[in-house]
Amino acid sequence: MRAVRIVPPQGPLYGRVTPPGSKSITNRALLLAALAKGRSVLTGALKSKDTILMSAALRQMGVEVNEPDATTFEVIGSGRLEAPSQPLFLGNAGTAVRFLTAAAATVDGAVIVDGDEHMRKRPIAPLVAALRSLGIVANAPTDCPPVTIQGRGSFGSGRVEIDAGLSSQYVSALLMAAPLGDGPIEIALTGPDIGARGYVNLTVAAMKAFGAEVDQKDEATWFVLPTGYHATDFAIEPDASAATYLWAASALTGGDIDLGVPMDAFTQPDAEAARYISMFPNLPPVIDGSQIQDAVPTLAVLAAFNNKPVRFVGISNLRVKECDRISAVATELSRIRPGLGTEDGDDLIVAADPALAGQTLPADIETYADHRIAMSFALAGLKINGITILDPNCVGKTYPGYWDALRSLDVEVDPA
Ligand SMILES: O=C(O)C1=C[C@@H](OP(=O)(O)O)[C@@H](O)[C@H](O)C1
Ligand SMILES: C=C(OP(=O)(O)O)C(=O)O
Repeated sequence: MRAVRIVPPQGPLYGRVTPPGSKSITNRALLLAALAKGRSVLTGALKSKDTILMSAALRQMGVEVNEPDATTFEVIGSGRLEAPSQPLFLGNAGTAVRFLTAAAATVDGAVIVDGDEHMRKRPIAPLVAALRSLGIVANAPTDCPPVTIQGRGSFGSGRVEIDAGLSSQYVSALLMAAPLGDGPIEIALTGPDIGARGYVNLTVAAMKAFGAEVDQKDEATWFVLPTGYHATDFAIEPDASAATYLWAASALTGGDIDLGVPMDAFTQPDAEAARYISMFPNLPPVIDGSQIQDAVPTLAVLAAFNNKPVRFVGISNLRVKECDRISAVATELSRIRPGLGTEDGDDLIVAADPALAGQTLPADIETYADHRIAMSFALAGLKINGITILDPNCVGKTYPGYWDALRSLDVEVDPA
């Protein structure tokens, strides 16, 4: 698809749009089902670039993954992954790369985990160091993918320390591989930070659903028994990060989009962003984005129309997502109106301007191949005339139906 231009709707947006299945939960469930022995049926699943790459990688490792319909995966595992004959190519899917890097250690043989040019800039050294401390041979010469792991058929045992300051996905990756150890494994955080802790809770919940025994001993330590996984049928909830665009579209237009799921039904961390969105146009002067990281671009675009400026703090991790999101959001906001977004160290400051609404301010928004930049800046197009999103196809990473969802709400999304 060529660039798209968003035409601001005349009035509030109403209608029903259910977001697709959660990316985070789908990629966890795919891996856990693949590591289990037997048949698991995953319903409500996301079918998007990130989950298709994950399922393709699992097929490369001998797992049978069938797709009976648009939202279901049937996974038949043997309790083990096999060594793939080719490198695993995982695009820019952080979950798939990190989760499979640890899971590769349970394979009997060599695995190369690789991604696209963006993924090749996303750090993985702390996870590689943790694997090595378990005695696993693993190398990432650039500290980013590609990673070569010499699997030895078991995840090992004992204590493993992990610095999760850059990504909570490192902890989730170690946790999910740990039941395939040959003894109990203790996973301990070094350093104070872990990014969005809610994702680790999501991991533990999914592991338990597949029969793992995991105990969180304290804020920084998890203990996992070598139980392996049981196949199970597993229902995946809609994606909370995707929901933020719809909640924000309701708030910005004064409408009421029915997501078919109550806000408090989500277990994913980004659902917490709903609390802020409901405060619009009186967002607080400081928002700590550390626990709602993927919702920060949504909230930042919303903040552009707020009554008062907003400073986003706790978001340094956003520099190592699909792109440097602090810089991308500041740059693209300022393309709409100079000075609308600025960086202050690792904080993002949005200089709110409610008078932006209704103006014509032509801006061709660069997406940096980042789905969240495309989806959040489309929201600006609901209020400002002249917003064009270049590279609209990048939404396919997690929400291929995004443009159609907006159209279903009677938003004009036209070829630019
Ligand atoms: O575990 C997960 O499913 C995710 C964790 C977060 O990443 P980090 O842990 O790298 O912050 C989040 O940004 C990503 O979209 C999904
Ligand atoms: C950061 C994201 O994805 P991942 O880390 O899974 O690539 C995201 O979806 O916003």
